Amino acid sequence: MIRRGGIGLLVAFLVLVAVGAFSDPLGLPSFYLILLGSICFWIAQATSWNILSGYSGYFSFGQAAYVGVGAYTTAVLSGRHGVNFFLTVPLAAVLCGLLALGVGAVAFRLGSLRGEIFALLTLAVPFILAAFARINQSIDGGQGTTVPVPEVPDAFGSLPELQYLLALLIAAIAVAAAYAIQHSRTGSALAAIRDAEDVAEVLGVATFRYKMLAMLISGVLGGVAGSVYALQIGFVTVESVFGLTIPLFVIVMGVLGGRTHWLGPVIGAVLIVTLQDRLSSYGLDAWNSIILGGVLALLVAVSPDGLYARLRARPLVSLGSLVVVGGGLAVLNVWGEFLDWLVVGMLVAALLAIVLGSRWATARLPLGRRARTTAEPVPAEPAIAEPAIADPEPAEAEAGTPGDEPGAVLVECRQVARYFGGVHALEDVTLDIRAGELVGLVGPNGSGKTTLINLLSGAFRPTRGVIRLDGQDITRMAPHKIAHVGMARTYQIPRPFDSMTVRDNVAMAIMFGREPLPLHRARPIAERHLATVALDHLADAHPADLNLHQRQLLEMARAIASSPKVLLLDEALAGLNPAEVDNAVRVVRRIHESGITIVIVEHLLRVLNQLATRLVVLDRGTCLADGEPQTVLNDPAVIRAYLGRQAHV
Ligand SMILES: Nc1ncnc2c1ncn2[C@@H]1O[C@H](COP(=O)(O)OP(=O)(O)OP(=O)(O)O)[C@@H](O)[C@H]1O
Repeated sequence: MIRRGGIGLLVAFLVLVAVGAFSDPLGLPSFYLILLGSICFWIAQATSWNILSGYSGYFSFGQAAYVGVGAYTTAVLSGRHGVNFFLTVPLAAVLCGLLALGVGAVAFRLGSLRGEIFALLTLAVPFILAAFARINQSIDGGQGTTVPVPEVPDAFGSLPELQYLLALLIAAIAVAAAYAIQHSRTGSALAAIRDAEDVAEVLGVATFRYKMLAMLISGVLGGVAGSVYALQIGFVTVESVFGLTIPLFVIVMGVLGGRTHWLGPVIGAVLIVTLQDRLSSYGLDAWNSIILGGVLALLVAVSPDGLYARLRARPLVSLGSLVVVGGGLAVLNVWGEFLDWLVVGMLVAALLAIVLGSRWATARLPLGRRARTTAEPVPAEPAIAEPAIADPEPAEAEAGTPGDEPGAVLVECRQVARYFGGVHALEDVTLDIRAGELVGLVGPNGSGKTTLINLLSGAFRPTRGVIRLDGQDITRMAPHKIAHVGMARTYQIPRPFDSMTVRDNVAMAIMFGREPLPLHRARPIAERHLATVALDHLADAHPADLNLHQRQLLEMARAIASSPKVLLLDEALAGLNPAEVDNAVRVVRRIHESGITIVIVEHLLRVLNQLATRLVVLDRGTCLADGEPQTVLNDPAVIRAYLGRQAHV
């Protein structure tokens, strides 16, 4: 199915091709083609940056590396070795792809770098490459290289036309790629990585693979655009392609326009390049950075989600103000020319959309359709809908694993130990969990319960020992593979994907679970899982709109949606009031009855008395007791070590 955005993209591309192809008959000054070519270059670069940094949240300062390698590949090969320009473009793509994979392998495999450390690593790459270009005479020794004018094919008419159409083509490819990724499984994976990477991995997302894919696409697009840029500027120097301007501009454009949508960098690039051009035309180059920085600071402060979200929430107001202000200035013709009117119109439209979308305005003005902000309450039924726990329907992605023989060993821990430096969090834990059990895992604070959950789900690896799930050795398996074998978990402090709706949080688990489905098929099944935990009435809400109990229930719905054999619940009832605890107990029991084996870490003994078929007590990292709940609770060793008088509840 072709979406509206895709059709709009195609129409815009064809119109812009026509503008280039008929620029002479249209009498379009060549200045406009150059400006459009520049906008296209920045759209391609900002979009390339956004596919990695916006979609996955890995903030890169290294975009100049791709621009530089792409531009120098073309400049050196065509300028010094006479290689046809059109052959240098794919070579630039290959080199930049390899560079991106190399940086990705170092960052993601060797170091698992994130945040500012990842940003610093990416910042170092263009510095190294720039220094290499300066000292290496076979590149240009820092002197700069002229890019010869290639033979312009007849169809293109003139060089400016060729430059513009090439820049347009790479911008269109970049935007189409960003569009396709955003609407694909890869886009969902990258969004989950951005929101909570380790949770995504535990849900079955092969995070390393998706990050490398984003790196590769970003690098190839950046390199090809750099190669075309070399032809645009005609003379490539280290400063012009490896400088800090490139990463700063793409970041400004991406953040300003909006990082989570394919259109964000396009909006940012159009606004910034035209604004910059106008400032230059009025001799305000010196003010360029000050004004751009000021506009960015203001817009980011009042609209951190970027302009796209605000414009989309107010399409008519935005378009109307652009037409009225821009058109009004044109009709009055008291000042400036077309581009001035356009820029003023765009700025007014942007500011209006931001002001109208602000909390202040939405609270005070009767504005009709409002932008959704996380501060707005979602109309919600009471959190505890007592009898509303729906029957889990057998579906394509089943909630249980009825095929597992009741009583068969599902999880085997053999002499498992985990040390953190000198802290022996777990020591020689040997444990079997059988299909159909609901095992309560208890013990004093620091006894190793969460560590055991982390080992079973693959978040940590044991220092020693073996763990098997359904007969498969998962001791050193990646968490997403363990999820595919059949392990799911929840977190003591809920860790939802904040940018997704409640429904899509659950759908993610189905998309990347044991029986993967595309998003449109996962969504209806997600709603059934939400009904299982009585949260279906909040399917369209965002996690920020939920209370703690609802967020805990969302964790459970998401975990069962991955069709696990074993569900690990880490203090899923912590912080709840008594009524909420009772509701959560019913939900857990319901999940258990659907055929899922459960291990629950819990401090509330009355809950475990109601729920557990068996209790395992940890004390200082070792297994102190294991058996039927009443027997364990009355074990003198357990009472001494942990339970005290409470054991007699
Ligand atoms: N990532 C870590 N780095 C260092 N030490 C850790 C780490 N995780 C756990 N520990 C230590 O391992 C021991 C067991 O911690 P763990 O969180 O597993 O206990 P717990 O039984 O879950 O406690 P609680 O009931 O308070 O959650 C503690 O001494 C803790 O400080």
